[in-house]
Amino acid sequence: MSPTTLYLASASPRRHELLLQINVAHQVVDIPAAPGEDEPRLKNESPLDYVQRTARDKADRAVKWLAIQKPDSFNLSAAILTADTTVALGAHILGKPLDESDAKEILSLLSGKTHLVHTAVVCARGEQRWEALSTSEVSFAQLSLDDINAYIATKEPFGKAGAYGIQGDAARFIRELRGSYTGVMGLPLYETSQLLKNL
Ligand SMILES: Cc1cn([C@H]2C[C@H](O)[C@@H](COP(=O)(O)OP(=O)(O)OP(=O)(O)O)O2)c(=O)[nH]c1=O
Repeated sequence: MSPTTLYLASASPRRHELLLQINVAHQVVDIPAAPGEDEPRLKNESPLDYVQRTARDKADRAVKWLAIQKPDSFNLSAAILTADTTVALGAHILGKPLDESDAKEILSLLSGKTHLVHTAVVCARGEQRWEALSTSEVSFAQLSLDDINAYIATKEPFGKAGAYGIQGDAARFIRELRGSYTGVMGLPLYETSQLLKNL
């Protein structure tokens, strides 16, 4: 069997499915979470700076982690792919909902408005980094309280930035998308394949 040449350092099942969609051979690795708050935002950091820094931090962590693994369990010269997806309403970042009331608040904020979804992708090999960025504009229809409650009851908002998944039931809320569908879902396939081509 040929050794793995690409690791996907991500807990997101969507990213794995998307890479499979374009037939990119890879192995998913589970990097232990950083201690403390999950992906904290720095003071005055814009959503764009935040998403890029977070994707880079994930890559740095993954490279460090791979370097301390047993050489016979991992191919230490393989590349590592990481990504971060951030939903931004103006200067506000709408992260993953903490609970149902948080999901309700986030979805009420998105209702009837247009927001941006940024996904930053980083490919790392040792000290080298290759980066890509995808930004999409998503316009939500006006949502009723019943729409929001019914959507939360599906449990789909949890574990997703902005408390929705374009690939699921929330598709019915999306009036217009300008940009990359796969970017909103967590891994922009056009940009990612260009990045991998340059490796
Ligand atoms: C907006 C949107 C986000 N998402 C998901 C993609 C990401 O999994 C998640 C954003 O969180 P991320 O922090 O980007 O990723 P993650 O924590 O799930 O995984 P990892 O850091 O280990 O790679 O939101 C969708 O699945 N559909 C959508 O429409």
